[in-house]
Amino acid sequence: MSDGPVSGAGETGAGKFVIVANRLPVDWERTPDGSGRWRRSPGGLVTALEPLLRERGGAWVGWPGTTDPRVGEAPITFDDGLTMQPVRLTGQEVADYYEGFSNATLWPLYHNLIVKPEFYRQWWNSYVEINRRFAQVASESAAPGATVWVQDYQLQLVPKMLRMLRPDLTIGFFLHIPFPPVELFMQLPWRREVVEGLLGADLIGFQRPQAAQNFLWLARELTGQETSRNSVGVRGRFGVVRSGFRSVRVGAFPISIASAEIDQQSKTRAVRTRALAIRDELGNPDRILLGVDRLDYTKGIDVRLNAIEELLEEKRMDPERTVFVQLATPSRERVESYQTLRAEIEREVGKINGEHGQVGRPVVHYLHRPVAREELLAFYVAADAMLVTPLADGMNLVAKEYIACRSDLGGSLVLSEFAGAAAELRQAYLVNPFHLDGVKDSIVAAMEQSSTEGRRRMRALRRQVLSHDVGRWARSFLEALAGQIDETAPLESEEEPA
Ligand SMILES: O=P(O)(O)OC[C@H]1O[C@H](O[C@H]2O[C@H](CO)[C@@H](O)[C@H](O)[C@H]2O)[C@H](O)[C@@H](O)[C@@H]1O
Ligand SMILES: Nc1ccn([C@@H]2O[C@H](COP(=O)(O)OP(=O)(O)O)[C@@H](O)[C@H]2O)c(=O)n1
Repeated sequence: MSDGPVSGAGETGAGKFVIVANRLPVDWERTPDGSGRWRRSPGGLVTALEPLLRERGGAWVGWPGTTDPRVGEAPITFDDGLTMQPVRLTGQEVADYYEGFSNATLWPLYHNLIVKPEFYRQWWNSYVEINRRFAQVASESAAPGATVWVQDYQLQLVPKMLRMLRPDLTIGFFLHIPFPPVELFMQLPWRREVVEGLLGADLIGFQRPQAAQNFLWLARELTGQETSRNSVGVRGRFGVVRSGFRSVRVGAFPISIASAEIDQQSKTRAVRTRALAIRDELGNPDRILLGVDRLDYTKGIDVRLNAIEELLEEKRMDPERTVFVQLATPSRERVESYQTLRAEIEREVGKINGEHGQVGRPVVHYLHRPVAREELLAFYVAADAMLVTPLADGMNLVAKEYIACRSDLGGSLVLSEFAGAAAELRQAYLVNPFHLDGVKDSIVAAMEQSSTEGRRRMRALRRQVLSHDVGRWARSFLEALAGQIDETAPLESEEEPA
């Protein structure tokens, strides 16, 4: 537990606005003298929330992503005044709470059982314990009457635990991943505890309205509370659950990226020059196809590899003129299903190159490592078609980043209907990743589109992405949380009889 000030309203930390997330947006960087220091890791969420955190004198509570014993519990303060409050986890806790319950139980359960979720009491107990620790640290970091915004599936019990510690707080919760259909969620042995945990919040946000609907049904069935039954809208028409004397609102707030910033960065000389160099290094092919993902079984990397393999076999794709680059960031590498996936992907890459590549000219270029931000943007600028084919995905920011980088109106986006982003990016080539022939046809269409058609689509996509950035996402959630948007549906019993 933290050595910080004792909890209890009035004696607590100074933050009027506190973010609580599994990870702190920092990386531990080794320094030449053998010690280390913190470096801020860039990312849409931190970009959007930084100004608010500074303005309101806030803190970010999270796990620093390392079990290095030299990393203590003291707050990390950056020059610009941003404070990060680390929550320490031991190796065993990482195994049980993060790799176990979060990423081998909840992650597959919430992503439609692409792999089988595993249910272990020990993992659940650890999840409860770590959620309690996060709630405790958050309560110590929040000023009286503060707003606390809890992020994502790793911390679903925190809203209730925090409310019990600090009834004076306004608490929001946002789920970044899909919320499953009710018949899948009902498999969870601890389903009621999770729903009750979330109901500790004043506002629960999801990426899509359907997820909010699923939650309302579950709240009704599992806790017996009254709920609204009207359909939930986007950034409005909220649902409501009566939880004791409180009303909990439920809404859809699709997340986005720092669009203008990425647009600007992608126009710099450095990025443009690097994009040309990438094309050159790839042998100046006619078509560069690109995939960018964490190496995760939800992302459908296998789908696009299978599609490319069949297109090559059917001679609908010319291996002399086309390359596919897959940038795959290592992710959750100690979880077995991720190890299995990696072996499968790497076998498939080898098979395609073995059968269709030439010496010095592979068809698939596969990198399994993190890629620097500027380099990533250069890949987006260079790619003629971006392949985003998840089987299930809360949003998929990669699709939006690609669009933000295409101020030249070039390029094309093949996008799975099962990414949250598909609800907004209607001018992409939308595909069902379970229908391989459809994916293949769309890849061909995206590669062969006329420049007029491509420009028409990209212009519309950019209008959407540039006008709906992550700042707007954060503002719309926080305004709703503060009660500034009051569009709550009536409870069932309050509705006019038909
Ligand atoms: O922290 P990790 O275990 O390394 O995982 C990285 C993050 O993955 C998930 O991202 C989700 O959030 C994105 C932004 O809302 C969304 O676009 C995407 O579809 C989701 O998969 C996860 O939800 C985060 O908590 C992880 O930090
Ligand atoms: N090789 C890679 C792959 C992804 N990323 C970033 O990781 C983020 C992935 O977000 P996402 O919403 O598409 O998917 P998740 O990984 O959050 O599930 C994007 O901001 C990418 O730019 C990266 O920096 N390097």
